[in-house]
Amino acid sequence: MRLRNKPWAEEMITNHPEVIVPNPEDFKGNWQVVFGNNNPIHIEVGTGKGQFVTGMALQNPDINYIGIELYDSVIVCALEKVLEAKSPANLRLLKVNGADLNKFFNKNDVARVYLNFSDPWPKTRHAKRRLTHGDFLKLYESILVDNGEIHFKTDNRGLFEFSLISISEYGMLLKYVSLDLHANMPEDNVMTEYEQKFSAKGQPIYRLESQFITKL
Ligand SMILES: C[S@@+](CC[C@H](N)C(=O)[O-])C[C@H]1O[C@@H](n2cnc3c(N)ncnc32)[C@H](O)[C@@H]1O
Repeated sequence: MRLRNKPWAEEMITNHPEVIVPNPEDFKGNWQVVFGNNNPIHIEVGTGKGQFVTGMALQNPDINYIGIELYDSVIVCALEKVLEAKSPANLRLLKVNGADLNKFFNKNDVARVYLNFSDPWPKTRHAKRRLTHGDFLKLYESILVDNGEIHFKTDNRGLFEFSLISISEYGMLLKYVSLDLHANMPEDNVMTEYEQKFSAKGQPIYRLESQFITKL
């Protein structure tokens, strides 16, 4: 993601607390207060410019979505998208680091984690930064419901191979794997910005769904 300095971003973020939750730690274990219902919560870590999470919220009004993005200059683009979509009631954004998820969510707060076109961190010494590294899987498990799921899409073959091994070593169940999602596009697939860009270049899109297995 190319980052442009946007000095106005911080002000725009603070001006929209109805979309970008200002103190997310206040709602740990209590997100139903934010959404006004008990519907399941699906989060996307590394939301980028927000096309996926906004599209999903419009497509599935009975699910609550939270898009999580680290950078001001990127999350403002997601904010603009959410405002264009007339701020769906089932959608919020958090400007936080995905590595801190357990500051904002308790066990059982989240039903599904989406990871879309996560930064690949190709150098071996940076493997721990990959959002499908075992340390991150442990973090997701600590906020997910029992048998919660991770859905992952990427154009990066190396990251996909790493993720398959990481998920398998963690003892998760693989429920779905595609090495070319667009060859047989599911009707309900919502494209991300990166997915549009890479598929337009003819690159295959890899996708998997995996599930934590309750340890007895
Ligand atoms: C390659 S972009 C993909 C964006 C979007 N998901 C898509 O598919 O178009 C990865 C995004 O993840 C964000 N990101 C990376 N690490 C993150 C972290 N630890 N917490 C939150 N966001 C993160 C980056 O800032 C960037 O916007």
